[in-house]
Amino acid sequence: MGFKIGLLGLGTVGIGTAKILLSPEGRHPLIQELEIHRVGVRDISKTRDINLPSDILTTDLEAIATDPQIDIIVELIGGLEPARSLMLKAIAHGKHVVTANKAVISRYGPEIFEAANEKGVYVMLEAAVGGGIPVIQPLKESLGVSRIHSVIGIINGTTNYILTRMQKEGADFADVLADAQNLGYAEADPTADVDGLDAKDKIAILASLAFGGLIKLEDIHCEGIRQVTAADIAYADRLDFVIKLLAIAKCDPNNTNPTTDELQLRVHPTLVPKTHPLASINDVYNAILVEGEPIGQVMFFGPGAGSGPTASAVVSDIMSIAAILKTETEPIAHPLLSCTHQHYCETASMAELVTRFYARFLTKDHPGVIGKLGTFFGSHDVSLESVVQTGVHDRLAEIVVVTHDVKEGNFRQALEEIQSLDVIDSIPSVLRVL
Ligand SMILES: NC(=O)C1=CN([C@@H]2O[C@H](COP(=O)(O)OP(=O)(O)OC[C@H]3O[C@@H](n4cnc5c(N)ncnc54)[C@H](OP(=O)(O)O)[C@@H]3O)[C@@H](O)[C@H]2O)C=CC1
Ligand SMILES: N[C@@H](CC=O)C(=O)O
Ligand code: NA
Repeated sequence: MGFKIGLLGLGTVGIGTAKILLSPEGRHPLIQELEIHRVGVRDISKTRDINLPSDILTTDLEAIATDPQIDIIVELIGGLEPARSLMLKAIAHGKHVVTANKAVISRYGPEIFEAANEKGVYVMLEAAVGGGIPVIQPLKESLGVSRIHSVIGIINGTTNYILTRMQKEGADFADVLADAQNLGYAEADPTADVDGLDAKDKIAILASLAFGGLIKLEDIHCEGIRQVTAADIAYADRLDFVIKLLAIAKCDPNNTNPTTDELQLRVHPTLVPKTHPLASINDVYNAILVEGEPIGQVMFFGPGAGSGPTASAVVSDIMSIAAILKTETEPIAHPLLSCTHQHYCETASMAELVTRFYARFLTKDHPGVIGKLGTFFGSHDVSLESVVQTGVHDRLAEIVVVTHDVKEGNFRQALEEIQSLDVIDSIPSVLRVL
């Protein structure tokens, strides 16, 4: 018995998926039982890097989502609508859904999973986070044994590619972004990548799985990489750090029930010590470091975007569903594959966060400026780990400060007072340090 696939979207990931399905040799034997039944696109006349019989292509995506012959709908069109409605329609017609769409799942996950649970079908999303890296399934299965304390990831390939090339070549942000788009890494609208929104969607999904509750996107603090300059990358390098866009979900490891405690949820460019395992993750690669009890640290590493790797995750989900369809006669929710979270996780305010900071100041070149910075920081309980004055440019001194662990609220108050001092010209960058 074969399984019929309705593919929605034949772009970067859709083409990669179709290519795997069309060449099953040497892969898992189940793949031979998967058949592309129909493919939905926006423009049938487009030239594509794949040969499919032209009569299976259509622009009527709803007809695919409701086609009684189709077992599994694979949503690879991206964006919120019509992707969400098509998934819901497919579920209502008793079809399983595989998607790479983190934007829809992070916003409408509760609605979609509730509908799927009611209908006894699966919604699988391995490709939505970490591209080809198996991380969703391990979090649902093997890591479910551990109490997870933190998930820290480099989970946007485009920004990691940009930051790596800025670091290695001193390259210009705009040129590197154009390359990432040409390579098929970036979203249709790359602001989602650059402003951290794609990573925010993904950490919402990872946190929900790791901490066993629903996550509201608005609870996640998010900063992108637009404000990261070549100067900061160079200073970080001198101080033995690299700058990475990190997505972080953490609970207090002393609490044994992370589902009811406050979580830290944040995405921001971060100075990462060069000795940290995440510091060496470069280019389009992603990595997710998971820490828990009793597992300790586990790191998942691999290609976080791109046609083939992402398609590999899509097909692995199709295979998991096909395996269940082959062995189960009744549609019952497999407890390790379905999602049944009910409550929303609580999040801690950023003011309460305890972290180290890096800040770069442009000041008048007067004696005693460093002393003044020390005094204002000190009066807010902010102690300094290092202070470097690197020289004078345009009659302004550049001073870089790294703090010890401090409360973010205290640090921000000190900065506000420092900013109003006569000797301060500007504070061009403030970044957190891992
Ligand atoms: N690219 C990557 O590396 C990764 C992407 N993803 C996710 O995978 C999904 C797909 O991304 P990607 O392949 O890059 O996207 P593309 O833009 O390359 O492809 C989108 C495809 O969907 C079709 N499409 C879009 N909107 C419609 C519509 N309204 N009606 C009919 N067809 C439509 C397009 O048709 P046409 O070709 O005719 O224009 C195209 O074939 C997204 O959710 C993305 O976030 C996840 C991980 C990595
Ligand atoms: N635009 C995303 C694609 C994968 O999710 C990225 O750059 O990581
Ligand atoms: Na993945």
